[in-house]
Amino acid sequence: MSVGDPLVRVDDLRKYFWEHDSLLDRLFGDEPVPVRAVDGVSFEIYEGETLGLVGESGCGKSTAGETMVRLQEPTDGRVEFDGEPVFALEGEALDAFRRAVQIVFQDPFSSLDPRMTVGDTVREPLDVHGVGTERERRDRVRDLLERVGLSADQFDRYPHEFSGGQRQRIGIARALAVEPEFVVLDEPTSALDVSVQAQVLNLLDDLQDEFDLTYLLISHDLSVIRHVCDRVAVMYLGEIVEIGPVDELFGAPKHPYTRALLESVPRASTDERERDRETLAGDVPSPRDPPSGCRFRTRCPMVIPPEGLDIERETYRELMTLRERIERRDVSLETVDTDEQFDIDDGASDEDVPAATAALKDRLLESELPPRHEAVVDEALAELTAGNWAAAADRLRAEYESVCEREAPGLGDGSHPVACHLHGAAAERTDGPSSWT
Ligand SMILES: Nc1ncnc2c1ncn2[C@@H]1O[C@H](COP(=O)(O)OP(=O)(O)OP(=O)(O)O)[C@@H](O)[C@H]1O
Repeated sequence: MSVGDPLVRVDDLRKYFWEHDSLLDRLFGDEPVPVRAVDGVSFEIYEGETLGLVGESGCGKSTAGETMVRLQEPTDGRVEFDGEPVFALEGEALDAFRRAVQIVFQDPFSSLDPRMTVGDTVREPLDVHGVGTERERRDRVRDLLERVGLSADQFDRYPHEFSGGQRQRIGIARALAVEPEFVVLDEPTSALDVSVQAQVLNLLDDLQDEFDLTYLLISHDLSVIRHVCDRVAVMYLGEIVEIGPVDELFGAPKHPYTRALLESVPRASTDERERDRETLAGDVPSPRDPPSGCRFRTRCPMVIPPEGLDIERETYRELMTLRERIERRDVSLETVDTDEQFDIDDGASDEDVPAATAALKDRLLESELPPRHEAVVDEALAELTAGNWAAAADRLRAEYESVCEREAPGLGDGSHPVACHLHGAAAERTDGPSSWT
């Protein structure tokens, strides 16, 4: 639900890290390869709304949030706050931005200084920005402590005297001290007991109404997002793959990644629990070397076969995974021949190739292949048993290359855009999302 004009506009934002180059890279003088933590994200946040940013650990949510509010230097892109370009702000305009925009961090245990009283902690931003007289600041802090559900009498206590939930309330009071318009909430309840999480979320909801706040809520927890957000942006490997109103996104997710995330949430009802789940195969690839085309295609159960290829979706997924493993050289040839019938370590001899190929196929593929595909796979695996990794991958690529690896799908426009070829031009010649069950 958009409830006004965009307060925040993020346009093609990028943040790369070069810090963790390996010692080997440096020894061999290799070009440093950056971690592409945020790799071209665009979205808007409207006045008064809560936008959720969700995705697995490491997909770039925190980096996106911190870069937007200038806690990290951007690599590229543009952010506007209230129509002003954030990365160009200086002097008084930058001070005003630093008041208008606040961040609440996940861990209420490490984000508070243990040597400062609660009152001083909440008052510090008022001191930094020179807000009001000494007396006014003290009164404001006492008032804030009450508003977040603590007591003004707790002004002189220290953080260790409070529970996790209370500490997060202190963190929230501190963020609100300078009357911000926009607050980034970075996993605000992840470190808290489940019983306390709802209280803190309700508090944030009440404060949003009371102080006319706009929120970006970063969370890996879909139930938190569903409870609190108006719209949701789903991130995968540094990119946004889908954005939409919360009810639409949960009710009719478009991206296979969003669907998989939703499938992984434990369900209360037995009927739903018994439903077939699409499980997410494989690990998240490295953000230093993300897959070409659609970044989710290495794990996507819906990866699109070439036109006219008569093959089951699951079988196609298996063949793509096989090729990816061959490309990564992630197949252990030595363990194929457990009965030591042939020597494959340095490439099988001509007479051993058929037996070694059969043994490999047995181990690497579960599906029965139609004859035409069996022939292709046999050729590829024969190359592999002979130690010709590149030729094996090339044979499979020639037959099975997907549009998902050739072309990066754009996010598109509208109220519920999605970056997936199943919803783009390629959808016209596939069975498309309408066939999903
Ligand atoms: N200072 C840094 N130097 C190098 N790499 C970094 C740095 N900060 C983050 N990264 C990397 O950037 C990627 C995105 O990290 P980020 O913390 O933004 O993800 P996230 O989605 O917020 O995950 P989490 O919920 O686990 O914090 C990760 O691969 C992470 O290892």
